[in-house]
Parts: sequence; structure tokens; C-alpha cells
Amino acid sequence: MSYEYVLGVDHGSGGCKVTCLRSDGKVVADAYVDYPSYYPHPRWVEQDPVMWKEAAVRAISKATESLNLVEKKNVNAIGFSAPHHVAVLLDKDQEVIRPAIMWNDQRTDIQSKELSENYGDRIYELTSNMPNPTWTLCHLSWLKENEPNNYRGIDRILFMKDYIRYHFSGEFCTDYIEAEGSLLFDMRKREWSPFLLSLIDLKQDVFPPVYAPTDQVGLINSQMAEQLGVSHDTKIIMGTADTAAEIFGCGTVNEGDGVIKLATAGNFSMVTANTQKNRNLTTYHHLIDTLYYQNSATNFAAASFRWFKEQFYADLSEKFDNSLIYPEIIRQVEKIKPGAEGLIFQPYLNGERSPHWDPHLRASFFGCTARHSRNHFARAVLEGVGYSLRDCSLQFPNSSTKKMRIIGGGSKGREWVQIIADILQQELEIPAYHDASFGVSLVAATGIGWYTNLREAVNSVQSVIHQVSPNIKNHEIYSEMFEIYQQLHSQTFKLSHRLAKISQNT
Ligand SMILES: Nc1ncnc2c1ncn2[C@@H]1O[C@H](COP(=O)(O)OP(=O)(O)O)[C@@H](O)[C@H]1O
Ligand SMILES: O=C(CO)[C@@H](O)[C@H](O)COP(=O)(O)O
Repeated sequence: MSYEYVLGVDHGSGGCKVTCLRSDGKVVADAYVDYPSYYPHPRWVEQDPVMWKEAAVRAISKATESLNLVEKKNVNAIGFSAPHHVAVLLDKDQEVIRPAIMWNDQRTDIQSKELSENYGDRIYELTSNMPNPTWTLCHLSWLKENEPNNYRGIDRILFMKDYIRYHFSGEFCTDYIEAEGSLLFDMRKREWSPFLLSLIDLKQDVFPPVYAPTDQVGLINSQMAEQLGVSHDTKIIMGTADTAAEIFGCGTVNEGDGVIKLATAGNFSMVTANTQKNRNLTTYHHLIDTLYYQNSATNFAAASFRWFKEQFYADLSEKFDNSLIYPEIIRQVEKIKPGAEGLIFQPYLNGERSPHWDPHLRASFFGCTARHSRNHFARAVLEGVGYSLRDCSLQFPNSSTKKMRIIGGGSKGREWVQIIADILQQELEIPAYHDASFGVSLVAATGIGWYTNLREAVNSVQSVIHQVSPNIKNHEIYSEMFEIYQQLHSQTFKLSHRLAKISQNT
């Protein structure tokens, strides 16, 4: 029997993941190729767009290496996703003007504050979102003020996933969920907003035409088809932003469904039928077109674990294969009691989004004694991310969801999932597939007609592989720790601001 295949290509904040989905609904391969972020100044986070394309080619080649020559020619379509908010500035020759400012860059506090104070109500009315340093509008506003030469040189702007996809089919376009992440797009009219564009003096033709995520946007170009060994008829499907692809792909496709994401960022998200008014939440259309998803997000979730591993467990890389280092740390953490014997971590390694919206917040460990080992600190890091997610969950006071799904690289650590379930006192379900590349492979498959609609696609392929129930005793310990965690913020945030000032001046 001969099968057909589609590929989902997701560029995350740390690397490119590819899922290869077969026409019988089986995921037959996946692959991951990482790339670095650059931190040229405190609070800045940038990436080089050139490496995204290289990573895509390497990850696709890895994900298709088990296919024979004929099977490779049966790759029917490729779909794409990447984080919201990341603009790639192109000059008249379509060359990249400067490194991309990433969504987790926090440099634009002054611009986002001014935009909020002067235009916040109108921006919220048009976009259902408020300016903060995450959004493209604020990045562009900063560039206009601080890099006028670069700004004048802008001919076109593409978003991260669209820039990558542009190398596959040469089409200058985006999708409406991606466009919503710019804060320049009228959410209800589904068009670029002349008012919002006027705030940064850019014309509409700088921005791409807007399509639906399942739309076909050309065929793969000859050079890429040859390089990857796939057919010249391979269809290129638009795709969408990573959070939209993940929330859909993990099977949360009904009003009232909830998802926790434990990736670089941590998200507490709910699927809604309306844009519930809460200026602390971010709001986007769901891939199921009649729905929305609303997020409360923490900046450094699994990224805190990655940071801790790199800084304090470097010795493990001599003993363990890279893929076994996180499981080994988790094994060590399991030996430490809940509450880490009174050690608390605030995960504000790059400021914080919900609920504080404060780019100057600093991370800290509080409560250390001579008894505390590095494994206590590691447990405190995992718990601190859990407290931060609990802070995020408080933004949804009316949610009564019985079960939530948990996704992202961090959900591979069972003890970490247990910690989150205990802190939130929440039943958690782990889906079989949990990343954006899987979600966007289903978007591509639907785009070429394998499924009649997106809901049918995900319902026929996705399933729950594990359930985690909260432990009430642990929840009580964590609740007391959470009270201290909250007070730590209110009693120390001004000191964070002073430290930020000192490091800016030195
Ligand atoms: N086995 C594991 N146990 C716990 N956490 C893990 C494990 N493997 C990876 N992680 C965490 O997941 C993170 C990567 O998550 P991922 O969803 O790939 O992030 P992103 O898509 O934002 O780049 C790592 O930085 C690490 O913190
Ligand atoms: O998911 C990621 C990064 O992994 C990003 O999409 C960020 O989380 C910012 O986007 P929103 O939270 O606004 O979707």
C-alpha cells in the first residue's frame, strides 16, 4: 500500500521541529534542530533569520530520512508555524535589515507604556489586546525611535513563519491569527488597521496580504524541492502562529477547554466563544474559526529549567547523552520533598508578563539555608514556574474546567507535571502529540483535503495518553508557599527596579 505524507514545520524559540504525518493519521517521524538566541543587552532577545532557513532544511531532511525515494515524492504538502509577534524587516532587495527582535525581548517598555497611555482604549477596541513589550507594534515603535536608518530602509515586513515559508514558495503573505499578533490588525474586520499603522508611520503595502491558515500559498520552489528530494508538486500551506497550532493540535477545540503550555514561555489558556474583556489576557482567534483562545502567559517557564540546567548541571553533559540530562535532573528532584524545604524561586529571568507586565522584574531564590543542595534549587525552579502558572490561572476567575491538557517540552517530565497539577489542584491530561509542528501538520492535511475540516482532523488523530490527578496534601503545602511567593513579589518588585537601573548604568 502506498501512503501519502504531509510535514508540519514549527520554528520555536529554541529550535525547529518537524512532524511527518502519514495519510492514515500516524505520525511516522519527527526531528528537531536547535538554534541560539542572542542577548546583546540586558532584556534584549534577538535571532538571526538566516539560521531559521538552515534549521528548516536540516530538520526536514532528518524527519524524512526514513522515507525512501518514492515515499519522499509522496510528500503532498508542508505547513508552517512560529511564535507570534516576530517581525523580519526586509529592504528593497528583500534582504534582512537587522536581526529579528523576538517576542520575549523586553526592550520596549517606554514605547509600550506610551502607546498604552495615549491609545490603549482604541488599541484594545480594535485588537482585543493591550500594548506591552511582546508585541510587534511596540518593537516597530522602538526601531523607529532608535534605529531611524534601518526603519527608513524597510520595504516589506514578514513575520517569522512567513519569512521561513517565503523561502519555500516565494509568496509574500500571512494568516489572520498571525496578523493579530502584530497589534496592527483589526481583529473583527480582519484587515490591517489604518489607525494602528498610522501610529508607526508605515503604509499598508509594507505588510503582507492575509489568508486563512489552511489556504494553499503556492508550490515548493524547484531549488528547495531538489534539496529536500520531494516532488515539485508539493503544496505549501499557510499555517499559523505556534500557540494557535498547539492549542488546536492538542485537541482543545471546544468552548471551555483549557491548556497549560510548559515551553520556553508558559501559557495558561482557555478556549472561549467570545472575547472576554480582561486587559491582562491576550486574545486570538482559534483555528476553529468561531472560537477564540485567551492566554495568561509567563515569560520564562521551561526556559527557567533550561537556564538552570545549563548553569548548574553542566557536569551531567559528560556522563549523559543530551536527551537524558533533563530526565536525570527530574530523577534527582523527585528525591526532594514538595516545597523544597522552604526554598522559593521567582522565575522572572527576563521580566514578566501576566500578571505583572513588568519587564524590570528580576528572578530570585528566597529561603536558602545551609541544608539546600543544587537539587533543592532545581526543585524550587520547577515549583516556581508552577507558582507563576497559578498566578496566570487567577486571571480566569470564572473558569470551572474539570480537566486541562498540558503540552510543551516540559510536559515530558512527569514529576514536573505532577508539581503543576498539585500547585493548581487541577486534573491534567497529557495528549499523545503536543507540539505546534503536529498541529500545523493537521492544518496542512486539512488544507489539501485529507479531512473535511480541522475539528475532524484533530479528533481523528489526537488522543490522551496519560492523566495526572492532584495530590491534596501537596496542594496544601504549595498553597502556603504560593502565599509567600505572591508577597515576595509585592515586597521586592521595587528592589528589582533599582537593580535594573544599576545594571543599565554600568
Ligand atoms: N524530559 C524533559 N523533562 C522536563 N523538561 C524537559 C524535558 N525535555 C525538555 N524539557 C524542557 O522543555 C523545554 C523545551 O520545550 P519546547 O516545547 O521544545 O520549547 P520551545 O518550543 O519554546 O522551543 C526545554 O528547555 C526544557 O526546559
Ligand atoms: O509560544 C510562544 C513561544 O514558544 C510565543 O507565541 C509566545 O508565547 C508569545 O506569544 P503569545 O503568548 O502572545 O501567543
